[in-house]
Amino acid sequence: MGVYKIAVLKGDGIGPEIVEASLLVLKRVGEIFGHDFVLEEGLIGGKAIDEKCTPLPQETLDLCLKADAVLLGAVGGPKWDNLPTDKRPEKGLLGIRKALDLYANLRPAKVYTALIDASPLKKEIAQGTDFIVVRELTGDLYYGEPRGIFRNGERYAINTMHYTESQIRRVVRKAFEIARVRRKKLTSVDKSNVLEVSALWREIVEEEKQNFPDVDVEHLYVDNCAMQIIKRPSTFDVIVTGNMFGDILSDEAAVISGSLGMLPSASLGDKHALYEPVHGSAPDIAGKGIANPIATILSVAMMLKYSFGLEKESSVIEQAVERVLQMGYRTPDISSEGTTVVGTTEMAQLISKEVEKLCEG
Ligand SMILES: NC(=O)C1=CN([C@@H]2O[C@H](COP(=O)(O)OP(=O)(O)OC[C@H]3O[C@@H](n4cnc5c(N)ncnc54)[C@H](O)[C@@H]3O)[C@@H](O)[C@H]2O)C=CC1
Ligand SMILES: CC(C)CC(=O)C(=O)O
Ligand SMILES: [Mg+2]
Repeated sequence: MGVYKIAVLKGDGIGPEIVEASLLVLKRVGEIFGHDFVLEEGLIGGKAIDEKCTPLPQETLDLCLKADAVLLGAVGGPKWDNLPTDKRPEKGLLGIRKALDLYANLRPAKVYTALIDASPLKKEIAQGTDFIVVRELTGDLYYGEPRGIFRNGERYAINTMHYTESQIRRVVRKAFEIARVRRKKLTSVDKSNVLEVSALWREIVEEEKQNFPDVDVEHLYVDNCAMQIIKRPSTFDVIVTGNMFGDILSDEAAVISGSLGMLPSASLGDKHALYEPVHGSAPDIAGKGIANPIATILSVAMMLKYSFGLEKESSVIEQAVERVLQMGYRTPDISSEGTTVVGTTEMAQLISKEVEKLCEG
């Protein structure tokens, strides 16, 4: 039994729908196991721009700094697409990642047996896929200076790929530690045939390898890795890479599992942690009650495990998700012939019910 303070940032688009669905499951877990999950909401993204004229209000930041963990939906949408980059909803998310120093973004990609037909890959290629992308989250092109659009006769634009040695080393170490307790295989992804930042990245991976002699290391260029993930997904264990390559590769990995709506994530720092689905605010389906809440529900499971050390509670949620899929329930993004299509809330209710049954039995 414990008391845990969670900052809840629902955000934009499908954000509120999927977060509310995930909270149904969290509350049920709290009731069953006798935990007190104290939820406090904050504004972020487009909604915060509309109400507070900034994508990351100071009160939201304060709330997150005080919380034991943060649960986030997604930010962004067409309403704010014409704002300059530094005023957009996405800036709120980048701001909070930086302010909480969340340097390791864990994005597990797994193919559930029940969902094998939802994968666009052939069954024999997709089956057995179970890897985790460890994406650096506080540096790279997303934060590097100088940046901007300028004019000198014609318009030109600059973004800067920037990493310090310590930024690379801490995330690489984290990836080695994760690999060590999994299948002991680490793939480091870079573009060191072209970029100095990547050359430094590779050098540091080679140095850190000496401290983890039990882990096998492979280096792949990002273009090749994008191909290998589709060709031989089940051979990967832990993939470590920078902010932008990780962003792109994890969306690619999601599709192997059947849908972007399936992939959870944990963003970990030394003092704080934030949990959010890998996907965005999906404006094309927002407000329809059909978004897949599983990525967010599994993000809650990651929160219970990584932030609160509640391994049993976390595993019960994962098992409940698996069972509901085995029973044939699907949101539209993962549906196929012979399955029962349900909405966002119904999917969360079904998962809550399975949590209950697993705890009775
Ligand atoms: N972490 C975040 O808050 C992120 C925010 N974004 C923002 O989200 C907005 C939309 O971006 P997109 O490029 O369209 O990416 P997106 O991830 O929102 O959607 C891509 C596609 O996947 C589908 N999809 C995503 N999540 C789903 C779910 N849970 N269930 C069923 N289908 C789902 C969408 O309907 C869409 O067809 C943009 O403003 C973007 O900047 C994008 C990525 C991450
Ligand atoms: C700032 C976000 C929109 C970047 C993103 O796509 C992600 O973190 O997955
Ligand atoms: Mg992304």
